[in-house]
Amino acid sequence: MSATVEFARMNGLGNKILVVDMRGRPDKVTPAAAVALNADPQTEFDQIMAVHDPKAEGTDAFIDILNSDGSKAQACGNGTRCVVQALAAETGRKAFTFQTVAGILYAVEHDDGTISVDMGKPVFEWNRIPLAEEFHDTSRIELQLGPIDNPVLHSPSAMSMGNPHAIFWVDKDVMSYDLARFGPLLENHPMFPERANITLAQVTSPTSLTTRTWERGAGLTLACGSAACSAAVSAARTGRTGRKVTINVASAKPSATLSIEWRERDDHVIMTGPAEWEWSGRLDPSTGLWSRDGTQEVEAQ
Ligand SMILES: N[C@@H](CCC[C@H](N)C(=O)O)C(=O)O
Repeated sequence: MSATVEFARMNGLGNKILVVDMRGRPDKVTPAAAVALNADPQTEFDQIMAVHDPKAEGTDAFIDILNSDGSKAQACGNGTRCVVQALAAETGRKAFTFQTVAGILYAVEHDDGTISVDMGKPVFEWNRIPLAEEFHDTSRIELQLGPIDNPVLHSPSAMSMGNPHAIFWVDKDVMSYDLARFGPLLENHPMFPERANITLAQVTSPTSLTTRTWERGAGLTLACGSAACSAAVSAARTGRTGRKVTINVASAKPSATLSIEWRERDDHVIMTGPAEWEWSGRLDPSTGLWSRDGTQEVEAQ
């Protein structure tokens, strides 16, 4: 078995993704390799999407998702679109079925190059998000940041989109908040026993939202697909918007949008947006040593 595998450096709205081809081999991308790859400015990433041979009948691949701190994630919307684009380019196919630890995902590449992923059903039960405290209604939980009589942020909507999310509703520009400072406090708040992805969301019309996310295990990112889905669902659930919205991901460069529909007929959340290939190379999934296609050198870490 070769020590190295192919990988592609890609992005979904600026969310930095490494798609690693682990098909045909039993090993995994190790947390140590993830941390080493993220330490190098050329390969730093938000998520690794490790594409493995399928484990379940009727699926095309099993996807293992790692955050840049080496921890595992159960869902990654932007990364899933990147995997679709990579496999569509390789096979000429348009539709794929993937398995992750959170379940089965269906995805399709459209003729205009955008990709839709069926992210499954949202989960609202407090112990399945999970939260540390029982809440009958998780659309507005008791949690606040700042002075008790004048909190900076309060009463987020909590849910799971396969992974845990807290959505804080704000009236001001989401970029005006110091998310880099309080993101870590909220991600690791005792309310979230498995930590959480923290999103600021501003409703800009009955059909649009602007979001900015501090990701569990990855920090401030330019975009987060599962957070966009969670913001859309939470906005509809709390009567702020309808079930079909455009998400303007404030920090994405250039500013770009995702379309999210929380389908009435089956409760599934459908996310549609772009994916972009940047460059390809090879890496060692146990150490993170890597080389870029067209060069012979293995980069030192
Ligand atoms: N960027 C992703 C979400 C990544 C997973 C997250 N950090 C977690 O640990 O749950 C997306 O596009 O959904």
